[in-house]
Amino acid sequence: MITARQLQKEFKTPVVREGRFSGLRTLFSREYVSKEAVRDISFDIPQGEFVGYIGPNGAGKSTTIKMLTGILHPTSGEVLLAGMNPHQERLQTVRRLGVVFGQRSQLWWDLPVKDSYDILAEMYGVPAELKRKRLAQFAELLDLESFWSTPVRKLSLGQRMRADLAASMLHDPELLFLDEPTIGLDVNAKRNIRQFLRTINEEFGKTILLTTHDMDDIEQLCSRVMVINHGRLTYDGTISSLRDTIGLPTIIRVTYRGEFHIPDAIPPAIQITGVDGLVVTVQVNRKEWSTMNILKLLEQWGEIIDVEMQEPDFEDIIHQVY
Ligand SMILES: Nc1ncnc2c1ncn2[C@@H]1O[C@H](COP(=O)(O)OP(=O)(O)OP(=O)(O)O)[C@@H](O)[C@H]1O
Repeated sequence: MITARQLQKEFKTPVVREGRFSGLRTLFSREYVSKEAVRDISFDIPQGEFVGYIGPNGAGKSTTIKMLTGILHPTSGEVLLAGMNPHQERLQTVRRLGVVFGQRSQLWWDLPVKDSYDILAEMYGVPAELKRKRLAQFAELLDLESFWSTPVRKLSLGQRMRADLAASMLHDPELLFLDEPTIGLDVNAKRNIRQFLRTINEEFGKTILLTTHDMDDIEQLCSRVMVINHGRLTYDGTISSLRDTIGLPTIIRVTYRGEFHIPDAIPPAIQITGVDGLVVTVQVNRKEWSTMNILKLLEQWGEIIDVEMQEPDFEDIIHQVY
């Protein structure tokens, strides 16, 4: 559904001159510095997949999304959306994709929310009956009714995001590009937006590419995650195999019924980090030891009555990749 082949983007910016008339001299400068924002990125996203696209600030996420959606021309490489080139077949592709930029609204600032939907429906040629049906559905899923007639500039951030999401879906696109749709939202608003995204992915079969700095968004929504750093794709796979690849330790806490005995020689992959009464805490790298084998070993030390496992936090894992 989304194909990127050896995608590159190089930005050229004039060298900034110092001293007197620096602005004018910069304007007429012929010297440029180039910045490779995206380097040799390739991937395929099949229909119905929910993919997280993450990376530190300035990694190249927005530049990639802008190239995928046809806003920016790649320096080289190829993009295909549903088999079409978004730059050459502009009109056909925009009908099949929806875009939400969390930092910018696509709605008309001074108009009531419902008027923006009327304009968008006209632009995309959505018949009145379909528009009514879809808006009724979104109004229910995103609770739009309470601010239906409010001018966009007066909406809270959470309301604005809900209104923008509905706008991006009004022409029923198969593909959705979301750039930080939960930025600045409170816990409740984030939950609502995530629920909506889950519904449109699972029930409506929409393919979604999501960019976010919120790792909870990724963990709760995405089946696959792509990591970009310094313009290059450094990881592409499932969250669980990312956990395995990084191999941060899992913490296991066992409670023994009574007396237990820790032998002098224990495998180096297992570290005892605490003994508190009958509770023993160990840290283990599950890349090297399976949970079953660890538990078998701990059982040899005494009779276990309780086991608690704490997986490494996803934020910590991502921190390692960045
Ligand atoms: N129009 C532009 N002209 C020159 N350089 C640019 C332009 N747009 C982006 N860049 C540079 O390209 C690099 C990637 O920027 P991009 O906005 O894609 O990063 P990002 O991963 O989306 O970052 P963030 O998480 O901070 O939004 C950065 O170094 C940025 O300064």
